[in-house]
Amino acid sequence: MSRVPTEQSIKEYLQEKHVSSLFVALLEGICIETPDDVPSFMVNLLEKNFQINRSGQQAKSKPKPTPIKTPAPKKAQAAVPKKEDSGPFIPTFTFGSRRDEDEDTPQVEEPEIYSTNEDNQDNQDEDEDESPTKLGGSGFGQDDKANDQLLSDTAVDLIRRRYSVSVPRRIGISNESLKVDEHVKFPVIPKTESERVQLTAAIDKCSVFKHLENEDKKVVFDAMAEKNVEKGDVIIQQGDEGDLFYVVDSGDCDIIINDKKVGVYHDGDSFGELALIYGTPRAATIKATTDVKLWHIDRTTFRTILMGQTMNRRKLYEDFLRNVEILKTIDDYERLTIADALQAENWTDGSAIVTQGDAGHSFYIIVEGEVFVKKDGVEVAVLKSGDYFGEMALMFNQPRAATVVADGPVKTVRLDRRSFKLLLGPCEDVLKRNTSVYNQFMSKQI
Ligand SMILES: Nc1ncnc2c1ncn2[C@@H]1O[C@@H]2COP(=O)(O)O[C@H]2[C@H]1O
Repeated sequence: MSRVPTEQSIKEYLQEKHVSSLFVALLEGICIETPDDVPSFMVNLLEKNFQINRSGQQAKSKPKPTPIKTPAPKKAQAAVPKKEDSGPFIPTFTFGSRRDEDEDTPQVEEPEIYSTNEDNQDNQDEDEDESPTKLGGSGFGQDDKANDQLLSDTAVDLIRRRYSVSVPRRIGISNESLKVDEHVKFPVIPKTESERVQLTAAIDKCSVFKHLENEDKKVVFDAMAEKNVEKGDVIIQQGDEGDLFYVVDSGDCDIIINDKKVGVYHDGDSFGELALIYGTPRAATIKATTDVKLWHIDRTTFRTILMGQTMNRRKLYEDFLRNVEILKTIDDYERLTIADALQAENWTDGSAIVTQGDAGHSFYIIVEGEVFVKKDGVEVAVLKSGDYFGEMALMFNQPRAATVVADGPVKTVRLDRRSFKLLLGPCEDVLKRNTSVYNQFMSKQI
């Protein structure tokens, strides 16, 4: 005869099996993906977790709530070499929500990630009418209604406070608990009016802050402290322990790995996140090559406010970006920083994403769906997942050379002009080569 479980034994069992983590992952995934078929979505998510456990990779480890809907890769997944699990750039985390903002292109209304503009409208309408009676349309009983209400409140709260939940520790992530103590005090560094103006401008330039909610932005703003360094100063030394995350306000720095310069940072760039996320020694040396003005953020604020969204975005786009042909030449780290800057958008059938003759502000990569390209009213190309467009206007400072129209529902991610220039610099040759192929093709057509 089985024994009746006691409250204590149930608690222990649930803890041991990490059941609440699984529910949190399910709930987060559902809220962000808003799948039509919720049960199948849940089954998929659970199956993924079971696979991980069955493969033995994470034997005895806590369940890994894997993001579910990774954008469709252009080529077969198997063709892409998988990264080592132990490396420092493995983003393993659950979803979080955010609202995209991009002041550079105010003409485009930014939806939340992966929800259509129409969906947004629908959601808003629902939000405005929170009457519990609205929840009863599916024939559930009173308790179910109450549970649904409770669940949706919990979900909303969960999403709002994204990382205030305790998240299971996983390989590669620092042991430090991510649970936010309600009483945690974020630093408030006093700032003069002119510092506030400068910091606001610096934050506006930096892609990692673009996706923050206003209240989170404020916490980060208050916690940021100014630091000025002189030309030649080492800001971060490879191999050191790290406690601060930096944003470049003005000036230039070299990125040096094993005595070799691998890149540069300018205004609006940020660095130093890896040591804070993974608890690893600093992966690179960052050295000022001019006088540099920086803002830095302490570990607690970074981990509480910025880490989750950074890892989520990197995870969300990791596989997709690795399969985008144009990005094949850049290294893993550069690809991840592109994820930081991507803005997700959804388009309904027939929307003109860019219009011939308009000024160009953004570069686009198609995540899902197809678009057709029309020049002077004539269809000249069809592009699909993993293909890109919008680079010519940015590279050559010219008006849009063609109109790109969604053929059915389309999901894109875009980079604004600044991020495009900074992050796709290494791909510029390939982009130019492709453009000249395109031009040759066009000249033959006309
Ligand atoms: N190729 C790279 N590999 C690792 N870190 C890099 C690279 N390029 C820039 N960095 C940044 O250099 C920082 C050094 O400190 P962290 O290791 O904390 O975080 C690192 C990244 O922010």
